[in-house]
Amino acid sequence: MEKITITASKTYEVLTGSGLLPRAGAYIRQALGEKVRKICVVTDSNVAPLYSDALISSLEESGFVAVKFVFAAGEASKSLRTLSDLLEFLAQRQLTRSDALVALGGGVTGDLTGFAAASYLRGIPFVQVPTTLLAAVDSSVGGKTGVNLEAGKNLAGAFWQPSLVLFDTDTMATLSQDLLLDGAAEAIKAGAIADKELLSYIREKPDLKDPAVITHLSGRAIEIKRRVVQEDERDIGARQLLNFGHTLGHAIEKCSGFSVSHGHAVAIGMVIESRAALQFGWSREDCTAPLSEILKKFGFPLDCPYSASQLTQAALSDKKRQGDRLTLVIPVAQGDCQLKELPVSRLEEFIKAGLS
Ligand SMILES: NC(=O)c1ccc[n+]([C@@H]2O[C@H](COP(=O)([O-])OP(=O)(O)OC[C@H]3O[C@@H](n4cnc5c(N)ncnc54)[C@H](O)[C@@H]3O)[C@@H](O)[C@H]2O)c1
Ligand SMILES: O=C(O)C(=O)C[C@@H](O)[C@H](O)[C@H](O)COP(=O)(O)O
Ligand SMILES: [Zn+2]
Repeated sequence: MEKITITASKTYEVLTGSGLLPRAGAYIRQALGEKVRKICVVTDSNVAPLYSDALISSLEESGFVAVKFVFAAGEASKSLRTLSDLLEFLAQRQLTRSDALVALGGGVTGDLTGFAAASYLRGIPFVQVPTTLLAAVDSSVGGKTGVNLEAGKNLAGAFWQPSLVLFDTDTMATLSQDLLLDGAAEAIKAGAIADKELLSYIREKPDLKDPAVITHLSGRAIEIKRRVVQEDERDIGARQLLNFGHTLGHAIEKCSGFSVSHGHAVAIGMVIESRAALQFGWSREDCTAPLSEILKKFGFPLDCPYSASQLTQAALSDKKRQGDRLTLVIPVAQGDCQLKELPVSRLEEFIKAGLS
């Protein structure tokens, strides 16, 4: 088992290994302490039949009373409506301040559960049990929680760190190739912003189904996230680097009515943002070309069916915007990105350059 310790507003461990789910109760008991009695396992309709029985049995063996909240799988459920249903469920089941939530699933489950944990009774503990590669390499760590609004992605939320992240690599066995690619996109992003060696490793197109590859990718990506989050938990500086490809990625998700997944949208977003940066003279060919090559090698569809004007409208709600200025993440060398400000009035021109 591998262990990474994250220290932000809370210190917690990320445990990674095979066979952890059936032993989750003991690890969760250790992280939460003896006081916690009831746990609500939050999971979606695809993950529930696969993994919730094993988790709940293990929680019960460790003396917890477990209840389960299941919502319809998919990005559309990352909404105020599901949040409201979940909060009402917690109240009906009489969870108290000495109880906790466990997010069993991908990034949608983790973001939704984390936000419920941050707001229920003004804050109770929660644990992340990621079951997608994307959640394992990115969303389960760092404490960004939230839901989407009609106006766009993640527009309501809170910073609320988990008490433990427990990643059982065996759960990756049931992921489709597209879901593995979603995770690969965020790992490539991590490499692009801060880890040239990780990028070189991914360039060799390692087998995403191989548990050793999964362990390596999540270990490196989480290590990058650990450093960034420890420096800037609240996303006012360096943490914004983790948003490479997301200004356009989130816009593409929104324009597609969420039919394009987060990971696939971020892949297209990284290409558009890199190309635009190159056209603006802020990046270099020897930095942007290898990134596109890696994404093509994995078979990501990289064409964007939306116009610069549609994408600009959608991107105006980006959280890196402050008034009439937007901070962009620009690749400046392989494994290195920098933040650069752009007046919002030039955003469409920037996006047009990236689409050409
Ligand atoms: N908080 C953060 O830092 C952060 C970081 C990155 C992404 N995100 C968010 O995460 C979300 C995307 O996460 P995601 O790609 O995991 O989406 P997701 O949670 O919707 O999971 C994708 C699909 O995989 C299914 N699934 C999950 N685990 C499975 C398994 N082991 N076997 C088979 N199917 C399984 C789910 O039911 C779902 O249909 C987006 O909303 C994105 O904004 C948040
Ligand atoms: O943890 C972060 O910080 C990130 O930006 C990670 C991103 O991969 C993730 O998609 C995040 O949810 C985007 O955050 P947002 O602030 O743009 O909503
Ligand atoms: Zn992301």
